[in-house]
This record gives sequence, structure tokens and C-alpha cells, in this order.
Amino acid sequence: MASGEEHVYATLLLSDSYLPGALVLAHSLRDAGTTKKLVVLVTLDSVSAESITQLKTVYDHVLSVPRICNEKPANLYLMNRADLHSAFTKINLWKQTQFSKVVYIDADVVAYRAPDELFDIAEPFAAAPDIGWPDLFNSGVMVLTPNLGDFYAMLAMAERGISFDGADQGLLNMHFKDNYHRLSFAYNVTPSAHYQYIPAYRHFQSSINMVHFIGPNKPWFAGRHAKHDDSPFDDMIGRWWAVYDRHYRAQEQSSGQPQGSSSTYVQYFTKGEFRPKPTLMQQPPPADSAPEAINFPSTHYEMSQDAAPFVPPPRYPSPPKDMWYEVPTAPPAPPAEPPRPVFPWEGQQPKPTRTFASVVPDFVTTPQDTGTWVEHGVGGSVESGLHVESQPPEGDSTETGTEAGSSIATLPSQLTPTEASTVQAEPWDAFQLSNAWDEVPEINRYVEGLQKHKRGKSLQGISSPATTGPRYRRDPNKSVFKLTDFPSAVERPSLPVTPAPIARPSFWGQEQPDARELELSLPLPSAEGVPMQSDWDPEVQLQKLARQQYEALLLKLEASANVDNVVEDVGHRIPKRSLPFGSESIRSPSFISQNVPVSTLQRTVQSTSSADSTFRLTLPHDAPRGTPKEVPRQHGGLLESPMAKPRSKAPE
Ligand SMILES: O=c1ccn([C@@H]2O[C@H](COP(=O)(O)OP(=O)(O)O[C@H]3O[C@H](CO)[C@@H](O)[C@H](O)[C@H]3O)[C@@H](O)[C@H]2O)c(=O)[nH]1
Ligand SMILES: [Mn+2]
Repeated sequence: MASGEEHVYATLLLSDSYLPGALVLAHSLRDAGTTKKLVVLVTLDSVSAESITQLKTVYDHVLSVPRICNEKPANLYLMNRADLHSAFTKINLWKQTQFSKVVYIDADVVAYRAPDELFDIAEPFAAAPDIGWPDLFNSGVMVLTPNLGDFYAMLAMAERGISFDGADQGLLNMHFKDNYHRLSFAYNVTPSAHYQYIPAYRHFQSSINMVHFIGPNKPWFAGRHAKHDDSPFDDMIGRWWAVYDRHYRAQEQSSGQPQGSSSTYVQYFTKGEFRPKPTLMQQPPPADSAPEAINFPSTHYEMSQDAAPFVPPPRYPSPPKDMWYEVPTAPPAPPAEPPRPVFPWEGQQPKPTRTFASVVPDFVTTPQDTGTWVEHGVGGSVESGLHVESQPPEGDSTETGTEAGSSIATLPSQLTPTEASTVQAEPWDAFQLSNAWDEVPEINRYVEGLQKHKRGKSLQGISSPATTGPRYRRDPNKSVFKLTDFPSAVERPSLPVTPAPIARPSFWGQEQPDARELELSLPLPSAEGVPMQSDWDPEVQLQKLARQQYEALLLKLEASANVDNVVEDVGHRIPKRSLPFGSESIRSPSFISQNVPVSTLQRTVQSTSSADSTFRLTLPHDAPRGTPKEVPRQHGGLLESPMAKPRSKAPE
């Protein structure tokens, strides 16, 4: 376009919120049949691209202009229009020198007709009186000739904030003063809801060219249903809406204005006009319908009263047949023949020969009697019953060692010896498995000597006399040093294991029980063939055992001499001793090593106080065979079991 050759209608858009006004203005001019170009000045930093797109549908030119702000907006607050902080931007009109004549119109103006005659005004500047102060002109409708002289003059004022209202109208009136061509009020009718010169309105109604909705309440801000008392103001408002409806009103559902069209965007900035079409059915529920929750599904289950058993439908698979354990009705029949012997001695068991009196055996113990897990020396009574594994009274205790039929009898703790004697027990139960060295006083004294200094303090409470113990209470002083004793709670309070209780016999080697024990103890079982403990001298027995071993060696040596090279013969003769039951025919693997030649067999006397001597065998590698005649022989080579033969006072 050539500079100064073009006449344009121009408006200003500083924000998207004024978009409906700018569009309605343009449409009103277009609809009124103007032949002039339409130009809109926009500040791109505050007007969206979509708004610009909308503007381009109506305007011929969308021109970007720099924002000119009022840095001293105090006067804006005087008229409560802080939103006009950028109204100085309007002076950019004088910079648009590409246009020879510009008819500027605010965006809040609707044209009743196209005032194209305004372009014929020769004066460089023309404006209509302001309704608020008629000596002033309203800056909403101006006819101007762009020129940079006015532009920079006003720009300088704008930069200094020179404006009596803080906005463009004050600046322009201060700049032009009375140097403007006065336009008819009909070009800028500024209605007010508070004051109307209604007769004048009625008189000049037909001559109105444009209506300017000054003030903060624009038609698109108030909405189409705002009431204004059927005043002439409402007529002008209606004119604005008429233009809007002609171009942007939402169409009814039947007529096809698609969602997302340009109308939708414009409606978004027009109060009450943005009504997005619901995608779901818009049918409202009946006014008298029940609440929704009343239709929520609810299931109520009744307990079945049907007594008939459940019969599964035939489509159900059959349950497994053998998924239960069948309890046997009778105990399993004993095997037809006894199980085959596993150990060799099982088939050669001699009949028991020892007999025991029918007394409660010593193994009938109380928890205190098992002492290793009871605090030594702490008083107490027999609290638990006596558990005796017994057999029927008519049973023969000497013959039923392997018979079944034993039963558990629980005896009350107050059981007297007489009463207890009626309970017969297995004879072998009278003997306890214990470490033999626990019963050897020499060993005990040795250990006691070793540990005396360690245990001295911990034993203080043990010897407390305030013991009212049960019948088999042990003297704590004599058992505490046994090697197999567990430490007491004092000695090792944090022992994390439960000691296995050891049922001890009531005879304590050679040591004499105290008076209380003698009083409470049951009589010792007078078993045949069992020596009294008081008669059992371990030292003598050890010597006896060594002598018997020596005699066995003699037998072997004799066999080697008489029947040379018949090793089996030696093996056969040696086991003639009274080996454990059933083991007579068993040859120990160690017999092979015993066939080495014995060269010398020395006899040494270790102790003059001992009745017997100990013997030491010396077996050199290359010793010649021979029979050491000087070795004495005893008992014909038979090894006695100390528990199997009637006791004799002392071995010879
Ligand atoms: O948020 C806004 C504010 C203003 N404008 C533009 O600026 C013009 C002026 O604002 P407007 O709200 O119309 O002001 P009026 O209520 O008309 O107030 C009076 O005072 C203003 C400040 O002096 C003058 O600009 C007006 O012409 C005058 O009528 C508008 O028409 C628009 O073109 C926007 O685009 N967005
Ligand atoms: Mn305005």
C-alpha cells in the first residue's frame, strides 16, 4: 500500500478479552457495507494467535504495535480503570503513516451504519465531545492523519506519563487541546445506565451512526441477559448483540455449527455464551425420580434351611476315591516268625540267672534326685509322682527281661517303701549307665583338688543344712565334683542347654550316705551275684583285669608254641573267656595283631602295698617265639565279670 493513499478504519486490541468487541465492530462496519479497509493494531505479547486468527477473518490488516505503558498510572486509579495501563498504545495510530486517513474506533463500539464520510474530513484531527466533560473530546472515535510529529510529541508525553486521566484520552486532549475538528455526537454516542437524555435520544435516535459503550461494563462482559430497565441504553446494547448474534451466537443443536469453530472461541470471551455441547445425553432425569443410589444392586443371602444333603450336579467331576486313611480295626498281627537275628549274640542269649528282690529299685527318682539340673542344697519336697516302669505282679522278674507287657505306673510321692515294694520293676533298670570314674574316689579327689580353688565360693550355698530333701537326696558335697556333673546355675548361669537328667543309684561308691539319706533311702536291692559297692575296690579290680588279660595272652602264646602256624586255633581258644553274651564266637579284628611274637614279658612290682602286681608286655619286632614261664597264671584264664559272679571280699 502506498503511504498516505489509503483510508482505513482502525481499532486497537490490547487483550483477548476485547476480542468480541473488535469483531463485532468490524462486522458492524462490514454489515453496514463499508468500502474501507479494516485494520486492527495488536500488541502481540498480550493477544493470542487464535485471537489474531479471528481478527484476520474480518480485518484486512492486523498490525503489531509496541505496547506503550503508563509508568505513572496513578491517574488511572482516579477513574478506577487500572486496566487501561496500556491505553497509551493508541498513539501508535499516528505512526501508521502508510495510511492517509484513519478513522479510529474503539473496540467497544458498534456501528449502526458505516461512517465512510469521515474519511472526507480535511482537518488532520477530528473527534466528538465526551459525555462526561463535553469540552473534551472522547478518544473512542477519532479521524486522524498519521504523522510522526504528533506521534513523537505524544510519545514523549506518554513516556513522562502526562495525562490527566492516566490514559490516552487525557493525553490526547492535552496534546490537541482545542485543535480538533468536532464531530457530531452521533458518531460517538456514549450511553450511560445512570444518565440518559432520553428526549434527545428519542429525537436523534435515527441519526445515530455509532454507539460507544464506555466504562468498564461492556456488552460482552455483562452478558446478553443483563437488565437495564428498558431504557434507550438497552436498545443500543441490543444493537451490539444483534451483530454478535449474527456472527457468533451458538446455534441450536439441529443446525450444524460444529464444535470448535471460530464461534466457540469468541463465545469463550463473551459472558454466558460459551456452552460446550455435552457429548453425553443431555436428557435430565425425571423431576420425581428416586435418588441414584436407591438403584444400587444389593444381594441378600439367606441361610439355607434345606436339610437334604447336597447332591452335586452330574457335570461335577467325581471326587477321588482313596483320599482317606483307613483306621485299622485290630492291631497288626505279629509276624509268623521272629525277625532274623541281626547281631550274632542275638541267637545265643543265655537265660538270666540273677534275681532281684521285689523292691522299688533305686532308679525311682525324683527331680531332686537327678540333681544335676536341680540346685544343689536347695530345700524342697517331692512334688512329682514316681514313675516306675513296671510289669504285672505275677510276672517273673528273672525271666521276663525281654517280655513285653510292661506298663507305666505312677506312684504318689508319699509312697512308702512297703507300698513301693509291691511294684516290680525290670531288674536291669536298677543299673544306670554312668561314667565309671565318677564312682572312683581317687579320681574324684584328684578333680576336686584341681578345681577346689575355682569352685570354693560357688559351693558355699551348696552345703546349706536347711535341706529337707526327699528320700534320695544326694549329699551335694560329694557329687558336685563328679566329672559328669553339669555346672550349677551359679557356676554357669547362662548354660543354654537343658541338661539331660541322670538318674543315679542311691549307693555312692565307698562314700557313706549321711544320716538323712540312710533314713530316707530304700534298702539296696539284694541282688544275687552283685557285689556290694562297699566291697568293690576298683584298684583291685583293675589289677585283676590286667592279670586276666595277661593270662589270655599266655593262652595265645601257648597255642602258638604247640600248634604252630594255626592261627585260628589261637583265636578259638582265647574267646573261651566269659565274653559278653552272644559274643563268644566272634573274633575281633584286633586278634590279627596279637599274633606277633612275644619275646619278653616283664613283671614289675609297682606297689609293695598292693597284693598283686601289674604286668607290662614288651613286644620287640624280632623277638623269638617262646613261652615266658615266669608269668603267673590265675583263674584258669577265665575273666570274671564283677557283676556276674557272687561277690567275694577281695580278689586274691
Ligand atoms: O483491556 C483492554 C483495554 C482496552 N483495550 C482497547 O483500548 C480501548 C480503550 O478502552 P475502553 O475500555 O474502551 O475505554 P473506555 O471505557 O472507552 O474509556 C474512555 O477512556 C479511555 C482511556 O482514556 C479511552 O481510551 C476511551 O476511548 C474512552 O472512551 C478499547 O476500546 C480497546 O480498543 C483493549 O483492547 N483491551
Ligand atoms: Mn471505549
